[in-house]
Amino acid sequence: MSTHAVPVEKYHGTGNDFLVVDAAEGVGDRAAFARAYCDRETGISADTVDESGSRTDGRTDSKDSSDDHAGRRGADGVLFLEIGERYRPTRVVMTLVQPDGSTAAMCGNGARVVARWAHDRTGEHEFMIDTQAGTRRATVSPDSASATIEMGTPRFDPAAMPVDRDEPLVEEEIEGLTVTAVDTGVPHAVAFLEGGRDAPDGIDAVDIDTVAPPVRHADVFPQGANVNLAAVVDEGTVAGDAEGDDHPAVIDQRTFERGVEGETRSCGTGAVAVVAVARRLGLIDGDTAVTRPPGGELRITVPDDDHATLTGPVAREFSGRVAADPR
Ligand SMILES: N[C@@H](CCC[C@H](N)C(=O)O)C(=O)O
Repeated sequence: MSTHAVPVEKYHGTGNDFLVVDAAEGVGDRAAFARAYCDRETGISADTVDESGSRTDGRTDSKDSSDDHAGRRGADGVLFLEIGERYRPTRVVMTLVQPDGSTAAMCGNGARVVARWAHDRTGEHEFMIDTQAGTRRATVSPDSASATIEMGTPRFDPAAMPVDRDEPLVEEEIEGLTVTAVDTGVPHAVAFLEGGRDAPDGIDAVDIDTVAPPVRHADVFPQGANVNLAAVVDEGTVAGDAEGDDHPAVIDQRTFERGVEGETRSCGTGAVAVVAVARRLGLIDGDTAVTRPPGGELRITVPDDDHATLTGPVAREFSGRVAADPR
């Protein structure tokens, strides 16, 4: 059993929170590490880490007291990162291990956190992030408070997700929800409902912990699916519309995540999935939308002939040291 301590940092993107560990630190059993430290009851918090884990870049933590998300115990996953500073732009190999010990091929908010972490280390603003779903370009804003990630092209092809069908699964009743399936690096099922967050019977009135698990585990999704509930609040207007008040669509979003096995405050691949499905179903105008998960706002573009993008806030919470082997 390994008894050494490893430096760990905590970040979040719109409340989707992650522990960040340098892959070189040699955590042997990554699944056990994630299960232990991500636990919302007994996992890591700023009060439980050994604060002697000072930063490697000599900067100090900037705790933002206006940050509603900082201070939660546990996390939505552990990002094990390997930084390659000899490349231009700097490359980071990202592996996300989730609270149930599984590994996810892609994570939109996680990749935005990776960009901010790499910025905090290097001072640079452009990065290439190597994920199991492909290499993605990322940009950190000049004030470092926001990050944008290229998200590839959403795929409805049943082999991509995968879906146990010969044709794309579009607006089909699966376990009580009318869903459309799309791959945005990881598999998503999207159900559009009537009424946003402010509507009395809107998406916040749904018991997601009851309705989502049967869809998440449905036989039609051999690798499972993340389950998104969404509602168009404003379909947006694009250049040339008679009203002359161009603005992006606004969509309220909730996501039940595979691997977390619960609702998260935000999901980046889910946000791209929601906008891609909204476009496919003709629910919004234009290729840009703001989604509003419980943790804040994300801006998504899903052009017809280019990769999707995901932009939103990122923040650093704390750092410390924890045992490499939590048992
Ligand atoms: N929260 C992530 C998605 C992480 C992966 C997902 N739980 C899965 O297993 O497919 C995001 O921001 O995209």
